Amino acid sequence: MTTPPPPAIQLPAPRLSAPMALPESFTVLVVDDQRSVRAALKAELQHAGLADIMEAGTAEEALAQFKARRPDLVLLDIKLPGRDGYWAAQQMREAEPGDWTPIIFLSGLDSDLDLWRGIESGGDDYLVKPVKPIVLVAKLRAMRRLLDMRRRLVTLSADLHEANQRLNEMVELDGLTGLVNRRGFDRILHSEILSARREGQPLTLMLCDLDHFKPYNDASGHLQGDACLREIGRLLQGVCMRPRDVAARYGGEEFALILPNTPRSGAMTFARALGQMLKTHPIPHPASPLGPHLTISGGITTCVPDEGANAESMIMRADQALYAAKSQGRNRFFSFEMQMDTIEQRCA
Ligand SMILES: Nc1nc2c(ncn2[C@@H]2O[C@H](COP(=O)(O)OP(=O)(O)OP(=O)(O)O)[C@@H](O)[C@H]2O)c(=O)[nH]1
Repeated sequence: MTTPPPPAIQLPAPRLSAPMALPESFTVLVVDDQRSVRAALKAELQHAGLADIMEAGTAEEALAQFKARRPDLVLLDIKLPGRDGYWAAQQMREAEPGDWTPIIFLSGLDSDLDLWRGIESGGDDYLVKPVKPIVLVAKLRAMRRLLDMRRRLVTLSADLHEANQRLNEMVELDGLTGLVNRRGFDRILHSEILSARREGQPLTLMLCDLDHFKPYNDASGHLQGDACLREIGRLLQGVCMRPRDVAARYGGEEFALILPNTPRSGAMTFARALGQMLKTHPIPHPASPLGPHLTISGGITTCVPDEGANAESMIMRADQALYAAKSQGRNRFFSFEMQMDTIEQRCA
């Protein structure tokens, strides 16, 4: 003769006063193979103010409902036909990585080992049937409080993450031109060298320097000099067509372009485009010995980075090419690798 399962709720059930009520929007999944037990639990939960109560009679059904509707809390029996409650709790935990739904076991099994297994399988509390309604609702309220606290923490940490990202972006932007600053340039160049090495793709670095900018400042004033730097920043940003191309303000009147997947020929095309850009958007230079408009000199280096390549070596090569462009008359781009092949972009 099998013993009948204990009732879910201890009778007579003391009714709860209003302050113990749970919010209507709180959804509970009740899992028990006995329809009468589910009905008794449902009645108590409804009396405590809950409107949305889901039910399941097997572990599989419980898991399917859990995945489909994600209740706020699960009341879970252990002895179920087929898979048991321990299995259901484990599966529910696996179904919500990084998230947490309180699971309370509600079982007729009352040994310490059963409780231990319940907690080990992912349960948060363990109540032995028959349970007093007041205890059941108090436990639900405690879990609800924890759940609210956790949700607030999750929201707070998402807000913090977003604020941090914004801060990081701001820290890497140049205040005058809005381009990436030196700090951002260093980080991006380092990461693009690693990508280019991994992908076996050519990476081009271009250092650009405005010609005779000191006389420009002296003749037009520092504020006009700032406006000129902003305009150059805007034009450089404009020639960076591909999403991974980066224009940065490297320092004072020096700019840098990081051009991933760009071979030497592409780098030269880019240099020509820069020269063209300054012809179609000429910036008057009142004191340049080279002509009536502002000109730029540039040093280019292109390589498929090997193990020995790093940011310093690339900057050094681009800088060396820039120095050569400057010393051989300015208003031109030199490629370090092409051994002083020049692209002249003289103003007519
Ligand atoms: N307006 C303004 N000027 C700046 C800024 N940063 C650097 N400069 C100026 O840029 C000028 C750079 O001068 P130099 O390094 O002598 O070079 P240059 O006159 O351009 O001559 P070359 O580079 O040899 O062609 C200096 O006068 C700096 O004051 C800035 O943020 N705003």
